[in-house]
Amino acid sequence: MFESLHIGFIGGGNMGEALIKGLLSASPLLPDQISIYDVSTTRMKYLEATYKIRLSANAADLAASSDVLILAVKPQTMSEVLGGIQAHLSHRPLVISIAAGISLAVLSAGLPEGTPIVRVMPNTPALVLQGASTLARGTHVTDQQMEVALAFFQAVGKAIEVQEQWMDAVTGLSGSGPAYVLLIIESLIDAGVLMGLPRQTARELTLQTLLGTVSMVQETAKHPAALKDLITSPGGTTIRGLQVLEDRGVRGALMEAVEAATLRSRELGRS
Ligand SMILES: NC(=O)C1=CN([C@@H]2O[C@H](COP(=O)(O)OP(=O)(O)OC[C@H]3O[C@@H](n4cnc5c(N)ncnc54)[C@H](O)[C@@H]3O)[C@@H](O)[C@H]2O)C=CC1
Ligand SMILES: O=C(O)[C@@H]1CCC=N1
Repeated sequence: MFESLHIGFIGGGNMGEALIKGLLSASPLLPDQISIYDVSTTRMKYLEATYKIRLSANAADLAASSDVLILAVKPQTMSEVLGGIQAHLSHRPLVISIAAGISLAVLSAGLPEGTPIVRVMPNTPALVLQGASTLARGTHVTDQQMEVALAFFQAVGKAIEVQEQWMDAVTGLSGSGPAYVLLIIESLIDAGVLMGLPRQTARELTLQTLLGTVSMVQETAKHPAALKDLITSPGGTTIRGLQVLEDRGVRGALMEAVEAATLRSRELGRS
């Protein structure tokens, strides 16, 4: 499916690099099928040296020579990027935007009529082929182009098609989610250290506890609360720990975090 396709990345920052690394390690794409343009020459040199991908002199040349163009710049930079490529898309490449908040309507208003556009919300675990991505399909995208887009993101983890109206909530949950989980991981490791464990031991135990718990939820398909009950003996240790988390409002804080990130995604789409 990827044979002879030329993939262009505009923007090779954290998320662009995660996708490039994931795609090169898990899909049949070869480094010389991927080109990049980034305003930062330091960044371009780093990506060329690390992944042996091609460099483009500017966004317009990259747009003109790509079959699939991935826009991986910040939402605040998107209108400038669209302005720079719109005259170079007469060959109708598939355009994929991963920018938080930027709607298909805004993207199509900035690109030539009839451009096939897919809006995607990936996340950084794509770097290790464990990404979670959702894709929303624009009007002019053919079934075959949608298959290519899905195959791209399935190569680096789970990828599902959703209606565009869910994209801001997805951004708040799985787009930003790795940061919440990392904060929890960091805190648990520090908690182990606070109780006197060597840092490396605390790290290993924390990571295996998270991995094991995720597998348990996936494999048993039981409600998380039912599994939580199995760990919580009457008058035991776990209920004391849970009492503190409930007192401190951790459940509500996580809900508010996802809500705040979702609202910010909507806000970015309006600015
Ligand atoms: N970092 C994350 O976890 C995720 C990010 N996203 C989205 O991905 C996009 C990129 O985010 P990050 O990679 O985190 O940001 P970043 O700041 O790490 O990367 C953006 C890159 O774009 C380059 N750039 C800036 N202006 C440019 C221009 N005019 N032309 C070409 N390159 C330009 C910058 O030099 C930088 O390397 C954003 O829209 C974000 O909403 C989506 C999902 C997750
Ligand atoms: O913080 C951000 O805006 C991006 C979007 C999703 C994850 N990071």
